[in-house]
Order: sequence, then C-alpha cells, then structure tokens
Amino acid sequence: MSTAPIGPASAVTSPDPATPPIATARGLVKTYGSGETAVHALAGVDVEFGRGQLTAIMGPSGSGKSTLMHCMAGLDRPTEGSIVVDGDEVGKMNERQLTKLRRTRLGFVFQAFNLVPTLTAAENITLPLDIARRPVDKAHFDAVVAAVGLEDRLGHKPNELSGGQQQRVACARALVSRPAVVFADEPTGNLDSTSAAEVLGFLRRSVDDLGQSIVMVTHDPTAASYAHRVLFLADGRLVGELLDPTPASVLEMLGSVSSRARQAASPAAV
Ligand SMILES: Nc1ncnc2c1ncn2[C@@H]1O[C@H](COP(=O)(O)OP(=O)(O)OP(=O)(O)O)[C@@H](O)[C@H]1O
Repeated sequence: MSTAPIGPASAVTSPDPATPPIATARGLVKTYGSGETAVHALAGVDVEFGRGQLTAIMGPSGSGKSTLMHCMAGLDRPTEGSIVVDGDEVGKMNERQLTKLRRTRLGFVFQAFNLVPTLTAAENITLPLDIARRPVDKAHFDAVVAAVGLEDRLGHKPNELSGGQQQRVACARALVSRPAVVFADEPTGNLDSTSAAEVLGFLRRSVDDLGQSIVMVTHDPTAASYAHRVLFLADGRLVGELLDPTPASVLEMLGSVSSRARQAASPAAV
C-alpha cells in the first residue's frame, strides 16, 4: 500500500505517468445557487483518472462525489474548468453531442439498477446498443455475460432475478458497448455483502481482464478496496489518495478526512 499525504488538490498526482489518463479535470468548480446561499459543491478540482484502472471516489456526505462524477460524465455542467474524456473536451459539447458521448462512449451503473421491467436480462443488456442502433458484437456479449455469470438467466425479467443478479445485468449493460469509461454511482449500495462482493469482483476483473476503465463513487471502504486507487474529497476539494487500498487503510484515511472536514466547518468546536 502507498499513500499520498492529505494536501491541496494539486497534490493529487497522475495515476500512472506512462499511460495517458482516460479522463481529466482541470480547475473544476461547480457552484449551486448564488450570493450568500451559494453552495460550492466543487471548489477547484484537478484530477486524472487512469486508463485501465478502477478508481474509487470517497468522502463525507456532501463532499462533492456525485457532482464530480456527474460533471465528468456530462450529466451536469461545471461552473468553471475543463473536462477531457477519452480525448475530447466535454465542456465544448452541445446537448446533442453530450447525449452521443454518453450513449456511445460511456457506461453507467447506478445504485438503483434501472433495468426495464418488461425486458429480459439479455434485452436489457443490449438496450443501449439497440437505442444507438449499433450492432451487438456477439462474441463480446458472450464474454461479458460469462464474466458476470448470467448465462442461465438471460431469458429472465428483472423481477425474476435477485438484487445482485439485477446489478450484474446492469454492469453487463454498461460494459457491452465497450465504453471508454464506466461511471458507477454507489453500485453496491442496495446489495447484501455477498452480492456486493460478486459485483465488485466483476467490476475489478473487467478492468484487469478486459482493460475497462471505471470510476466508482462509494461510501463503503470494502467496496473502495477493490479499486486500484482511491481519491478522497472533502468540501469540494481533493484532499488525498490511496494506491492499492485495503478496507483498513481506506477507513483510516476516511476518518482523517472527515475529522479535518468537521474541524474546517466548525473550528471553534475543536
Ligand atoms: N442541484 C443542487 N442544488 C443545490 N445544491 C446541490 C445540488 N446538488 C448538490 N448540491 C450540494 O452540493 C454539495 C455536494 O453534493 P454531492 O451530491 O456532490 O455530494 P456527495 O459527496 O455525493 O454526497 P452524498 O455522499 O451524501 O451522496 C452538497 O452540499 C449538496 O447539498
């Protein structure tokens, strides 16, 4: 395990200097509202997400994790700063281009599995390709389905599947189009620990074996320990990172980050 000291955003380094990152943000600011009621959800974030890596984003509630992910994925626009995903400047895209980016080059996994209840598992998995009118690469479909262990469940509707199986369908759906990057927002938030381990094991293998790049927001130190690298946010800033994390090292860093955030919020109480 290696750790980086908690420091300003600029202290967070490139994941691997030899490999160009799959996504980069520079000077990212997101402010909701204005004047005295303004909320600085992101207060100047510089970050690079590694190509062929699983990166976890952690931090206290309200620290800006979802906002960072939504801005990176073109689901929300930053107030300031630039974002490059897979070589293209996201901030310069119009809505139509953003939709195309999300449909063709990004994959999404959410806490709520967001499957279409009337479609089978197989139909749910190929839905993004069908919507984009892109052909299904049968060999890749089979590889992804085998990797998530759903070969004998493909004809089932979501209500005939367990929560873990439904989330594995959602993961397969995110991966079947070979996206440049998958954004996963609390992918195991609704799962028991056994199902969570299956989904996380699959996400990690899809990086190690299929070369996928994944960015995952999570509150769970065990989930984060599946990542190659964990980034810690507090008050809209990147304040630290861990490489090759363990649940214990993540928990320790999270405690340190959270207590610093509390001290900054109410210095008189310390
Ligand atoms: N649409 C919005 N309008 C106003 N404020 C917002 C909006 N979305 C987020 N915020 C605020 O921005 C800050 C960061 O929110 P964000 O959801 O990114 O945090 P988070 O770290 O993902 O939190 P959690 O772990 O609780 O999901 C919070 O103070 C939140 O209240």
